[in-house]
Amino acid sequence: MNYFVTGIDTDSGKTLVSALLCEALEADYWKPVQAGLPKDSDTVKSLLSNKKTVIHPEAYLLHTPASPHAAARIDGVNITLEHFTLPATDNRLVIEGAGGCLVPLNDRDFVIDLAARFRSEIILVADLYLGSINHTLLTCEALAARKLPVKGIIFNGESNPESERIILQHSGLRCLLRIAKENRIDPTTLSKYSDQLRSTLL
Ligand SMILES: Nc1ncnc2c1ncn2[C@@H]1O[C@H](COP(=O)(O)OP(=O)(O)OP(=O)(O)O)[C@@H](O)[C@H]1O
Ligand SMILES: C[C@H](N)[C@H](N)CCCCCC(=O)O
Ligand SMILES: [Mg+2]
Repeated sequence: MNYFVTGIDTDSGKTLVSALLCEALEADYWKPVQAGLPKDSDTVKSLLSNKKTVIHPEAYLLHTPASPHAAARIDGVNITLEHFTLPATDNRLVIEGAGGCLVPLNDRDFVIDLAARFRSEIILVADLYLGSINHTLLTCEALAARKLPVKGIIFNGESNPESERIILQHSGLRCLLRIAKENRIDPTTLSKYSDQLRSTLL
C-alpha cells in the first residue's frame, strides 16, 4: 500500500509530512506534479537522514507556481491521467499531491484522482488556521464521496484543541500525529516526530 499525502489547502505542510513519513518508514518519495520552484523533491531530500529513501522524478515539472492546470497551460503542456505511472520500486511509496484535493490537473481531472489511480491510502494534513474546520470537513466529504480510504489526519502548526476535537468528531477519522509550529524545519525537527509517527503507523 502506498500513501497519498493531501492537504486542506496549499502550504498546509504536505511536504513536511511527506518527509516525515519517508523518514519514519524509510519509504520512497514521489511528487507527480510540481508547479514552480523550489521542487518539493529537493526539500524532502534536504530533510532526510536515512539512506534507503529513493526520490523519484516528477511526471510533470511545470514552471509556474500556480494550479497545475494553469501552470501546464502556460507551459503548453496537456496533463493526462494516463501519463502517470507509479515509479517502479519494491519499497513503500509516499506520493505528495499539489495544493488541496480538488486542485485541477486539466479541465476534467483533479489531483485527488491520482490517489484513486494509484490505489493509495490517504493521509490528510490540516493546519488549524481560522477557517480550517470548514476546509477540513469539506475535504473529508470530498474523499468520502470518492470512497477513498483515509488512514487519518495529521494536525500541523499552531495547536487548536477545540478545532481538532470537532474535526475528529465529525469526520470520524483518527489523529495520527500533531506537529507543533517549529522555529526551524530541518533533519533534527524531523527526527523529533518520526519515531512517534512510525509507532502510530506500524
Ligand atoms: N509545523 C511547522 N512549523 C513551522 N513551519 C512549517 C510547519 N509546517 C510547515 N511549515 C512551513 O510552511 C511552508 C509550507 O509547508 P509545506 O511546503 O510543507 O506545504 P505544502 O502543503 O507541501 O505546499 P504545496 O501545496 O506547495 O506542496 C514551508 O515553508 C514549511 O517549512
Ligand atoms: C504552487 C503551489 N505551491 C502548489 N504547488 C499549487 C497550489 C494550487 C492551488 C490552486 C487553488 O486551490 O486555487
Ligand atoms: Mg509541498
